[in-house]
Amino acid sequence: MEQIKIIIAGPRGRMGSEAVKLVTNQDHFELSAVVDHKYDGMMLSDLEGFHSIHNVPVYSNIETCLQNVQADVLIDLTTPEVGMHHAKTALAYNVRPVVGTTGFTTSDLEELERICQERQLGCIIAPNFAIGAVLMMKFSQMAAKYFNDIEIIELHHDQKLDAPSGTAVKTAEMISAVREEKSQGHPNEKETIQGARGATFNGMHIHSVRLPGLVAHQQVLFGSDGQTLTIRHDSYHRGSFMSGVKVAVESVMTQNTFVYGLENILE
Ligand SMILES: NC(=O)c1ccc[n+]([C@@H]2O[C@H](COP(=O)([O-])OP(=O)(O)OC[C@H]3O[C@@H](n4cnc5c(N)ncnc54)[C@H](O)[C@@H]3O)[C@@H](O)[C@H]2O)c1
Ligand SMILES: O=C(O)C1=N[C@H](C(=O)O)CCC1
Repeated sequence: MEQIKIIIAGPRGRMGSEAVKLVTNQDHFELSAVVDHKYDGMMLSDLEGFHSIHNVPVYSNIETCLQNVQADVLIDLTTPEVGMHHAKTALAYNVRPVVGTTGFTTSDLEELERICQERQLGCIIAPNFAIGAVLMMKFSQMAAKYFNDIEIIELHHDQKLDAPSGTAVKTAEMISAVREEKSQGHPNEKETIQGARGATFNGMHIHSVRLPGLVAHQQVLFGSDGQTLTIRHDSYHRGSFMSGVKVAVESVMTQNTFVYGLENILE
């Protein structure tokens, strides 16, 4: 298999550190550099937890990194503002982004799609890399053809910055593509405590739970006359996302378009 040269942004994070392990454990992947907002000019092996990973420079500026390092793919696992800047800069240097960072707006996604079109370059934005989560979204879309009253409950660790989660937004978007438009609940319902009914997306409700001890979980509840259906996925540790990161990196090398969601590249 062809060697793929990779830059990881956010290597010291919960996801980034798993991605460093993934990339350095694959024979056909090469970790060319990392981008971290600290430790510019150092080597990754100087940083706590990475002493055995040699010859990987640390850059604090994505542009300097892309000017100095030859790479095929940028994996971004940072924050939405940083991730957007990184993805745009990577595309400007003909490097294909694989972005797991969540919290992008619709206009961010449209902008990236336009740049990919102009440059004829692949970019994968995956709100959830766990294969089980992708299936949960697809099964929910299937179920939504038969049940159009739906509540999404997403549950994550309490260090998560964005709410609702990228997965919940993507699930609601996929359901909206097939669900007959409906405003749910009683037409006269009133919240006596603001937020009690969660966020509203095309008439569906999304509830975000944040607790220490959780990793990433979501259940989609469907209701109909005399019956309910619940579809649930749980990620218990971040290793659950890594097979999806691997597939995305391999796939983006053959893509010349913008891809939003891993379901679009899984066979
Ligand atoms: N797509 C998925 O399957 C998936 C799974 C888990 C998390 N996520 C998303 O990935 C992102 C990261 O999650 P996390 O739990 O690893 O967060 P984290 O806070 O543990 O890690 C983020 C890292 O980004 C780094 N960072 C911040 N600014 C930076 C900059 N300017 N340059 C380089 N690095 C910078 C921070 O130092 C930190 O190490 C979040 O948006 C989260 O929602 C996605
Ligand atoms: O831990 C996180 O943060 C996660 N974010 C993604 C989301 O927002 O959907 C995927 C699951 C984990």
